[in-house]
Amino acid sequence: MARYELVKRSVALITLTNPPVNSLSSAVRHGIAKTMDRALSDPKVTAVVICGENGRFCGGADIREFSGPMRGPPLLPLLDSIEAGEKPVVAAIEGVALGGGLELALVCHYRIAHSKARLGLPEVTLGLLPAAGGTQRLPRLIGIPAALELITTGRHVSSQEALKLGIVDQVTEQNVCEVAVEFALRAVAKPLSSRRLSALTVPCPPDLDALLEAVTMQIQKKARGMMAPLACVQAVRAAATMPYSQGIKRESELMATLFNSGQARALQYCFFAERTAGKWTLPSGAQWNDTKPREIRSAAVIGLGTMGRGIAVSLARVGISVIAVESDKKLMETGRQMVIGMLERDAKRRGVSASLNLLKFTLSLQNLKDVDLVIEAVFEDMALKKRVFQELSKVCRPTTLLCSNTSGLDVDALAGVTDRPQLVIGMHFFSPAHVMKLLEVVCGPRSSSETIATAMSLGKRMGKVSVAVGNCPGFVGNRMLKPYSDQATFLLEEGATPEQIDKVLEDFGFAMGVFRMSDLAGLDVGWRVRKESGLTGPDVDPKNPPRRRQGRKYCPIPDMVCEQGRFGQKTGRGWYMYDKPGGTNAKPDPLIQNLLETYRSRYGIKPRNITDQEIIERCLFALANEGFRILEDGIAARPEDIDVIYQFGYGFPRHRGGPMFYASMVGLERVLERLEHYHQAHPDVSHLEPSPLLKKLVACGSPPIQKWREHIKTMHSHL
Ligand SMILES: CCCCCC/C=C/CC(=O)SCCNC(=O)CCNC(=O)[C@H](O)C(C)(C)COP(=O)(O)OP(=O)(O)OC[C@H]1O[C@@H](n2cnc3c(N)ncnc32)[C@H](O)[C@@H]1OP(=O)(O)O
Repeated sequence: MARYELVKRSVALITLTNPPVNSLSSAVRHGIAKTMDRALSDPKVTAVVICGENGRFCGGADIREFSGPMRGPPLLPLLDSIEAGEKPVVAAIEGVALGGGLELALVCHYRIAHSKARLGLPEVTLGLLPAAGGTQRLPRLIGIPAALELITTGRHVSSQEALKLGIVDQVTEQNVCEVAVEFALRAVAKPLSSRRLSALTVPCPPDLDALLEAVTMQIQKKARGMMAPLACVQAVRAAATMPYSQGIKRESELMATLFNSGQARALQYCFFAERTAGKWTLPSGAQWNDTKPREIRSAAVIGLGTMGRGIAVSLARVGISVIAVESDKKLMETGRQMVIGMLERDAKRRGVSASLNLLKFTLSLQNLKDVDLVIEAVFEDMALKKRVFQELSKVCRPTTLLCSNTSGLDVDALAGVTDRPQLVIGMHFFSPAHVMKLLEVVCGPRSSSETIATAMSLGKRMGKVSVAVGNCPGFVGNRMLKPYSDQATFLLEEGATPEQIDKVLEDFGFAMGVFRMSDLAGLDVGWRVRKESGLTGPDVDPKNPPRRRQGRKYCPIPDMVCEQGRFGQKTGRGWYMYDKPGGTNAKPDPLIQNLLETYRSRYGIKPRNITDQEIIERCLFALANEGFRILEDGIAARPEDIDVIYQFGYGFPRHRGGPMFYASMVGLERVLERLEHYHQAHPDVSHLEPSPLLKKLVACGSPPIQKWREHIKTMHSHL
């Protein structure tokens, strides 16, 4: 786990060997301790170089070990002993030096980085802080303001930025180990005391309190409810105000609190969930690592509305040539201006030139003959989409993949009108598509494994977190949204207000409460879908009992809001009022209060006081309950996929893990008991009825989330 060689007769070269990222597992720590002892005690050795195998210095502590008992030598004393040694130690940083990896580099007396290396202390993103001296050494090296920024955000820096900040001593484009060995030989006779960071005094800014206060406020705004960034501020404060030995004690105390917190567990779960999500498998046995994706060089996007524009930008900025199609000249010109503007702004932000030459605009599908892939992003109307797919089937060469950006319609029905159902798949982007990181890849029963692999790989190329899901109304994300938002509107009937519900959900950590999110998305979209499915509008039988549709409880309040022309932010009025159409500053609207009061009195509903706990339980347990049904139905392969979808597509707080992880943290037994309780109170609300899988898991003793799959029958897998 750490290889030892003597090079140039007097330099001990220690290579960390723990693929893929040379994480500091107990065996690696043991290896470092052993090889360092050997180097320090061998009189032939005058200097040491530490590097990592396979072009990666070190990705930090082995995160998988955090869930088990601590084994092997603890990192902190090991690192302290390297720094205290009497022979110069040089870190040769290639690839990454992250977390414990950078802390290891910080105890080396010198640091040489390859020009392509990235460095950082990302522990905060895992709900932790750099607890092997990182919060004490980095401020001593680069000063409080810069260290505070890096430690509280977990941002990775390039080696060039690291050089500017003073984190590394030299950046090279050559073989970093060879450069480090030469550097080490030159360092042999030099004194080491000024190179031991723990012995330095911290350059303390005069306005320390004001700085810490400003950073704390920024964190409270941006990372609402998260413990780790605030603990990082406290640890850096300790570096500024205490001697090293006391600062280290404070760092360890803060780490102990974080380490055992649910937030750290959730964030570490998210780290692995995100990496698991790309690993799809089909019941046929085909899977992510044995199916080659097709290469995509050219694509077409049909429809230049908000979604189509974002998709076109996402494709062009990764070098794919795009033909964008609109149905009339005016719409095409508006779309052209918007796409060009978005690409130019994006390129400016990234410091690259905008790839405008990759874009073409047309009014005719006939121009799509030769593209590798088409993404249809027209209005959410099945008849219209079918017409487009029929036409594409005639126009495009037989090998062109046909994808739909539908947010919930039947992908197989679209496949059915083409001559190539195996090449049809859903690519459900989230708005705005060039910003949002989620992509649901919707696999129809006839989508081939090559088609799935190509859509997944294209998503990755566009920088998306892609999750393969099965084909059912709403797929995973929007299917689960229904019970969640239904509960919110039922709570309005019973006495809550939009702002009360939103506040509870935002305090829980959601980026936006359900009503603010609907105002942003536009209320008319859901209204049209409800009209089309006969839930509201002129087609509803007048004899239909009020507040019941299609045999279920129904809340018409969202329809009443739309009937008043209130479609959300774009009309300046929705669940809230805004300063102007397009405004974003949501204020409670007395007209909505009136509407709710009138509604309740019309139906004889006596408003009651609704607690925050009831809001959380009814909205979030209904959400997770639908997630259990989705797992049962084989629409998602594992709970991690659902959680990734909710974090990246719906603003679910990452430090809570996602709806399924949250349910597991609350305790499945408790979730079941509360759902039973609410279902008893609302027997006509079917999504409050506990799902069979939830009951089964509880009956099996509530296994940990990683084991749920063993209890799910894959017989009905839609993947
Ligand atoms: C009381 C305890 C005291 C402890 C004191 C010391 C504390 C130290 C804290 C830490 O060091 S926490 C860890 C900090 N490091 C990180 O957060 C880095 C995490 N990794 C990454 O960001 C990326 O993996 C990467 C290193 C930038 C590489 O990215 P790339 O896209 O190339 O590959 P991935 O697909 O992300 O990863 C490949 C593979 O490796 C697994 N992995 C990566 N890092 C770790 C790690 N630190 N520990 C364990 N496993 C890691 C990753 O899960 C992938 O494997 P999989 O099987 O495909 O999931």
